[in-house]
Amino acid sequence: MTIIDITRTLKNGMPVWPGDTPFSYEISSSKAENGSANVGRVVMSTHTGTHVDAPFHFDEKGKRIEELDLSLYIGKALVIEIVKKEFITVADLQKHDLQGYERLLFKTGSWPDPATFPETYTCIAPEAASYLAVSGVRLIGVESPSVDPLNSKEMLAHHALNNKGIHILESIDLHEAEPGEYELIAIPLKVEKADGSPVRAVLRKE
Ligand SMILES: Nc1ccccc1C(=O)C[C@H](N)C(=O)O
Ligand SMILES: [Zn+2]
Ligand SMILES: [Zn+2]
Repeated sequence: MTIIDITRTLKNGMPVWPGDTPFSYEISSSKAENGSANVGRVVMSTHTGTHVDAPFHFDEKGKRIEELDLSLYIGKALVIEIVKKEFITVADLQKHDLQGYERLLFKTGSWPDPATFPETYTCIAPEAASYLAVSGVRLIGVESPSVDPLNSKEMLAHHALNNKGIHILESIDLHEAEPGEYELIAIPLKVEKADGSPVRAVLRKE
């Protein structure tokens, strides 16, 4: 059994969405000081590193993170490669056999340098949402920091996907994963009412 870690490393100084909370991990009380244990403190945005969006992120009435069905985040997944695209369209999807896959991960190579936030990245065309839904997809995962462009206020792909019941996993790192079938495990933290959550995302292969 091989495990491929598709999670970005959370570390001080890592790139975050422009203007968002910087990531910080520090020891808030050390064993040297308190005589018993090192205790850390993490300060971060819910959208830093590899994370899932709750629909509440972009929809005031949307589901919160602890309300999401965990079965979305555990199970058979297909990795497909689509490179050098501004938007992934229906035509791109039609080149692949998606039948039988509730989870679909896009290997786009669109965030190659983990140390810098990408200026451009591959997004999902809003029109692709219905095609994905008809194919039976319930979760998509992208290497990009978002399924919509950086400057998007309307977040059209987020809404189109949500309207079709498709959930979103962002900022995965598939550089070690060849296209093909895997088991995905990427479970959000149980944070009450949250709009998103970091996950530890892995692919398992027999
Ligand atoms: N931090 C933000 C601040 C303002 C607007 C968007 C973000 C995002 O993080 C976008 C995100 N990763 C997304 O789910 O598309
Ligand atoms: Zn997000
Ligand atoms: Zn998002």
